[in-house]
Amino acid sequence: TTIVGLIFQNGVILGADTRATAGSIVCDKNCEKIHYMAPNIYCCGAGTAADTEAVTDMVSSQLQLHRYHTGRESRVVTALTLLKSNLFKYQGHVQAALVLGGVDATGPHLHTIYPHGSTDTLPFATMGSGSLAAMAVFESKYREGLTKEEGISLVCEAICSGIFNDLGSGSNVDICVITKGDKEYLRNHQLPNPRTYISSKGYSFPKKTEGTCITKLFPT
Ligand SMILES: C#CCCCC(=O)N[C@@H](Cc1ccccc1)C(=O)N[C@@H](CC(C)C)B(O)O
Repeated sequence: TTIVGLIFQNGVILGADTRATAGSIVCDKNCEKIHYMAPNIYCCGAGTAADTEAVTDMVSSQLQLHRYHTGRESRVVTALTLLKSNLFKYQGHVQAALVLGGVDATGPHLHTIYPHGSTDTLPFATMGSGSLAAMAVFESKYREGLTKEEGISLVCEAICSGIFNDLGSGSNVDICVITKGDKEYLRNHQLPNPRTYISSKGYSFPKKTEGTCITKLFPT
């Protein structure tokens, strides 16, 4: 997995690839790694798929009950505290590595949460097996005050770095743009690895090549 987040002029942008693996097998070529937490908060997950789904679903439900109780918009710090407490309780056995982002009454926020429950607050962040490839892009190109277009472009470049250089990452780019009072979930924003279909006629070889050995077809 390659998952990223950055703070831009008006808020937060999250990004993720869409590959799920089981050893050297790609078990899902287009899975979703950006999870809904609240109308103004989303969370990218890396690690064990079941764990990232379960922990984000549980906290999302807790946030909804809390919104009913308070009548107010959820805060990113509330999601952060609920997530880290849960992960710490299980001493790293719940293998969820998360990039949490959102915009609330106190402004834009971006955090990382590690399986053991430690957290960081950052202007840009990457997680997963492709995080080094993605961080190389951010360390060389991130700056404060990026426009929405510049932010989306940089997130795409960082995710593509993971997609093309990390075998644990691949397929497509999902993006989520969060600003005050608005969010855009761009599912499959980029499709850099389209499946090219063999023509319906099947393979076609040059005439009179039947039985020809490969070296005559493609002389070195
Ligand atoms: C078997 C099986 C299906 C396991 C699916 C599954 O969790 N794959 C994991 C890798 C992994 C982890 C632990 C045990 C096995 C396989 C995976 O692809 N994680 C990606 C993110 C999730 C959300 C898709 B990424 O971090 O690479």
